[in-house]
Amino acid sequence: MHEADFGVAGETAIVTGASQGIGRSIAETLAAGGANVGICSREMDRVGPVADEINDSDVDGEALAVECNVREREQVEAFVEEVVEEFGGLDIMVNNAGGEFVAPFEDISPNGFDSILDLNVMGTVHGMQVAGEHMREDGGGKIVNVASVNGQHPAPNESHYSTAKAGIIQLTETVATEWNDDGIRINCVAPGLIQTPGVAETLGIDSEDMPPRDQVDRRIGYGEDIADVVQFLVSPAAAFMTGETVTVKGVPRPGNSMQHDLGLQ
Ligand SMILES: CCCCCCCCCCC/C=C/C(=O)SCCNC(=O)CCNC(=O)[C@H](O)C(C)(C)COP(=O)(O)OP(=O)(O)OC[C@H]1O[C@@H](n2cnc3c(N)ncnc32)[C@H](O)[C@@H]1OP(=O)(O)O
Ligand SMILES: NC(=O)C1=CN([C@@H]2O[C@H](COP(=O)(O)OP(=O)(O)OC[C@H]3O[C@@H](n4cnc5c(N)ncnc54)[C@H](OP(=O)(O)O)[C@@H]3O)[C@@H](O)[C@H]2O)C=CC1
Repeated sequence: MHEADFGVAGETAIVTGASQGIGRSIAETLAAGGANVGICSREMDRVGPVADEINDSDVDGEALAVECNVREREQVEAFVEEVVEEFGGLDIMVNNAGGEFVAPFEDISPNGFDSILDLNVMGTVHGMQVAGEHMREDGGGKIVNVASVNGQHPAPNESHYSTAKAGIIQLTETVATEWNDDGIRINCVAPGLIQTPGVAETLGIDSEDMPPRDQVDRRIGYGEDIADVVQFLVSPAAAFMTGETVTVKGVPRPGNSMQHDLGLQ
């Protein structure tokens, strides 16, 4: 009888941008599944307590916090190296760090557009290339990139961010075709609207009254909705998946009606 294997116990994972929000949920979920997690953000004061909380809990996985700006290649190299030394290898890389500001296309300066491309696309490129080097030497691994529904469907005032996230989807598909012989599976998750501190700050959406997770017809998701899909993608259960983008957004809505409901257009 076949039993599905969603396990990550004993693996080493890195999650970028894990001081809060989706990245924090992914790190906590993988650690609860028994993986050791290296986590980063731009400020140790913010990411350190997340590692402390994991290490003080009764989950099997351990956490190591490192200050790292994913826009800086040398910092990503040092971060990955530290995690490999601490835990003895690298099996899973989750490129989650990302962000945006909301503005009409005509009001975005070249530097503004570039900052969003740099954070989202180049941050992911650095993570993939640096982790990929270790994974190739060690005979394989799993990479998950965090895109967005904005990389799949148009939405006003998101031109820079949508361009960046569409780029991450293409990057995932393309590199998956190049690295399959190295035993590296690369997939992508495209979240819809998820309740996080970043969304509260950027979009002003802060739902106090979240509907239960077993209700699919929600306007907003939990970080755990994304974390669970990430764990599936890096588990043996997804051994026959690479180059895919899994959208996690609740009930499909025609056009941009979800954004309309949310007052974003
Ligand atoms: C079927 C479809 C249905 C869709 C329905 C679902 C919709 C889902 C939508 C969810 C979208 C969520 C996206 C998220 O990513 S959530 C997480 C968001 N959190 C954050 O983004 C954090 C907050 N943002 C920031 O910290 C910064 O903006 C950022 C990190 C992104 C950039 O930082 P950086 O340090 O690079 O930026 P600078 O301050 O140095 O500025 C650089 C240039 O950018 C210009 N800029 C900055 N802000 C703005 C703005 N608001 N408007 C215009 N321009 C801006 C800034 O002026 C600089 O340019 P110049 O040097 O030329 O002045
Ligand atoms: N929430 C949503 O509705 C959606 C989010 N997404 C994507 O999911 C990912 C996470 O979003 P969310 O949790 O909402 O975001 P938050 O803004 O809540 O959290 C972002 C995290 O990334 C870290 N971070 C930001 N910039 C950098 C950087 N340059 N280097 C390292 N770490 C960084 C932040 O840490 P610190 O500030 O401490 O450095 C923080 O831990 C992003 O890629 C986002 O685009 C996609 C679709 C929808």
